Amino acid sequence: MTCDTLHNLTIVKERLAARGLFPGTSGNLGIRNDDGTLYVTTSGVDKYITNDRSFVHVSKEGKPLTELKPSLETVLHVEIFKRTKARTSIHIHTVSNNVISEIYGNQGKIVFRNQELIKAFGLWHEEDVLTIPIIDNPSDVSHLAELLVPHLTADHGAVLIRNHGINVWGRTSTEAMKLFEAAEFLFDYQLQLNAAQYYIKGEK
Ligand SMILES: CSCCC(=O)C(=O)COP(=O)(O)O
Ligand SMILES: [Zn+2]
Repeated sequence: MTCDTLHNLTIVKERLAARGLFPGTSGNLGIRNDDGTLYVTTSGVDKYITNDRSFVHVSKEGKPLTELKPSLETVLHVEIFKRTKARTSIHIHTVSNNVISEIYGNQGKIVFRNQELIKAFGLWHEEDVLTIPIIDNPSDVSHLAELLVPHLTADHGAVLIRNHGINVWGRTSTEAMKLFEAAEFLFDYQLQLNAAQYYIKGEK
């Protein structure tokens, strides 16, 4: 039901908005309907308010079905929904995800192990490792989508775009939110750990 999907996407948007996660109109969201069409957030609008111009109904290829302008990054949501069974896709810019993407960008990934919250990604064993890929941020969004596609290998996941933001996707809105929150926790943890280790080293 498309009104259920719109309702779910509105809840996700309002939860993110309540935490101030759409700075400078950044960020966008997508959800897939049963018929393959999507709702995505409108491009360039204030995402802290919700009204009848907040979401755009687009075709499965990302073409607008109304007069509203869909997110400039709609193609990323389109590729995620085309290649996985995900139903919800979240793209958010935070300072932490940007700093992590710059520090680890040359390695092309950030790896977490021995951290409880990797369980949010379904990694329950002591030896499990969470790898979040980091891709470049070309200004041409079609090129950006080409860089994202090789990482769309599971129905839930996360990818960092260097000095830009994170894309997470999940089979449900709840799952996508869980992955987003867990990833941001891990980024904050890593940054604080790096700072503490640097400080301790300097003391010696
Ligand atoms: C002002 S943020 C630059 C564009 C961007 O990265 C973004 O996430 C928001 O773009 P949209 O077209 O979805 O508003
Ligand atoms: Zn963005």
